Amino acid sequence: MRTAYTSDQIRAAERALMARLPEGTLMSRAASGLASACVRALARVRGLVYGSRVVLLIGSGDNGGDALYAGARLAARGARVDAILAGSRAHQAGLAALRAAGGRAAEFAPDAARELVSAADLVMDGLVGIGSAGALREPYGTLAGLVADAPGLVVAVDVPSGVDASTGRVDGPAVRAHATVTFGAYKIGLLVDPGASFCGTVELVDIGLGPYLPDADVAAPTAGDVAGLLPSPAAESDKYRRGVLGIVAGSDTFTGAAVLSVGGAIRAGAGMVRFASVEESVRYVRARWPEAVTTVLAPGSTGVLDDIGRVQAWVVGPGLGTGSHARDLVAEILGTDLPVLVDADGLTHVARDRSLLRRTGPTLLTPHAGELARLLDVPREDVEARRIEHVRRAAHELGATVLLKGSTTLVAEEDRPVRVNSTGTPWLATGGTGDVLSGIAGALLAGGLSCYDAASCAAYLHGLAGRAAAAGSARGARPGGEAAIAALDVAEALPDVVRAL
Ligand SMILES: NC(=O)C1=CN([C@@H]2O[C@H](COP(=O)(O)OP(=O)(O)OC[C@H]3O[C@@H](n4cnc5c(N)ncnc54)[C@H](OP(=O)(O)O)[C@@H]3O)[C@@H](O)[C@H]2O)[C@@H](O)CC1
Ligand SMILES: Nc1ncnc2c1ncn2[C@@H]1O[C@H](COP(=O)(O)OP(=O)(O)O)[C@@H](O)[C@H]1O
Ligand SMILES: [K+]
Repeated sequence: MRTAYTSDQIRAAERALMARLPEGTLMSRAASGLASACVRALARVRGLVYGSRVVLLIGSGDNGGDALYAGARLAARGARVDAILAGSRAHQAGLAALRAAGGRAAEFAPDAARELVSAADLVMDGLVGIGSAGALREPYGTLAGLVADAPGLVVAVDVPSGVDASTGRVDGPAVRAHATVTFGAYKIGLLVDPGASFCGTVELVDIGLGPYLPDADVAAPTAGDVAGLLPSPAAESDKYRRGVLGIVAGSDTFTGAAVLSVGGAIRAGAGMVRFASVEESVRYVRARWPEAVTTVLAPGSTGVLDDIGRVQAWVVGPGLGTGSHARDLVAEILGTDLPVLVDADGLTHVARDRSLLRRTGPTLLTPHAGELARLLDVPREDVEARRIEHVRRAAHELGATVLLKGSTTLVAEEDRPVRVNSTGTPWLATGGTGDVLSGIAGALLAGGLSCYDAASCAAYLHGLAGRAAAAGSARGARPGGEAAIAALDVAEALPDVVRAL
């Protein structure tokens, strides 16, 4: 599990560690790790450090200090290093170290800064780190703008300036980095969008903070975590013991969502899928997934539970419609004490009548930002700007496990760390991939995982399967070697992804 922390939590840990170490030790560890990362990056793009042009953007705090010391190390290896001093002051010892190593420094001036940045092989962003508050002030905002057009590599020091380290919120201009070298521990804002999308690859430099960190409020499962949680059949398994998933989805108008949800469940390893819907949807599901056992519901009828047979968990909602028949079906399923995943139209019914969620069994809700906004009755933009806050609030207010879909997917449950998933790819932004996700998570629920684990594992596998489908291989693609996918491709890619875990 990769754990992540707020700025305050990091600061408290740093204070405790610093009290035991000679002054300057932590900054020296940070700068050394930062310089090594820059050396590796320059070696990759230029072949050598000697003679490369490095520009340091320096703010008034210790974030600038890290960059100045790292710049001094690069200057000592023959790089041509220029620091742009953008703050009201600069870290004096760091500045002296840079000058002593042959680097240069000058106050910010717009034309000179533009010229330096446009000629740099590498730009180091040491404007602000965890000490940042609010939107970037000038001239930092202008510098972030110049960096957007920089032809060279952009390496953010600790956090891309403009990204709120504790939440991932971005209010105004921010530095868009190819790589972020972060110290001591991951900050939450590096894992959660929109902040995460500004980081590029994130490299963690160990400065010895580990023993001083508190329990994390945010964590990102790794491949090993997911592999350890996934149910796998044993010698004495049969289809019932592996977990039977009931899916109530689709309508006369929306038949595709049902096919996709059932596909996700079958490819994710449900022992059996029992599918109930109106005739039109059943016809499409039967044609595409003969493995599913289907039940036709007469228009307007409920009583699914009497007809369909025993299941260990339910998925209800994809393509179900928003009319009264659909509402009755959602109510009937939520009336059981089994684990229930509610998605798509099912969420509309729950948003209209929250009392549906007063139940004894566990509930997993899987909204995207718009659906969560309706569940909480807040503007969608608020959810998108402060995703962690809203997903936590939803879990608390609705008494359910909540999986918030998006470019990073979050899973929240009361009194547990929010789980973050970033395995996905923008290629997943295509109609129907969410329906596949509902089937995957449903299969894992039926297989015995808790809502929290089923949701986190499903998001992880779904993201990887999206990548594999876009790349045409579970081993990934060469840069630029990806292509558009259809939602069902994601389901089809699942077995390869699980094999490669
Ligand atoms: N502590 C440790 O052990 C270690 C810490 N380390 C490093 O220290 C970093 C934290 O350093 P920090 O505390 O000095 O804060 P930091 O982020 O550099 O800047 C804060 C200053 O910026 C300003 N400012 C604030 N908001 C602004 C805005 N919106 N727009 C513009 N300016 C703004 C404001 O100053 P002002 O200009 O207002 O006087 C404020 O004082 C951390 O990220 C890591 O890199 C490592 O060396 C490892 C060991
Ligand atoms: N930019 C993106 N990067 C990664 N994953 C994404 C991105 N956009 C969407 N996704 C994923 O694709 C899926 C879309 O689901 P959803 O919005 O419910 O679509 P639909 O209703 O069409 O099925 C979610 O799992 C979401 O996390
Ligand atoms: K920074």
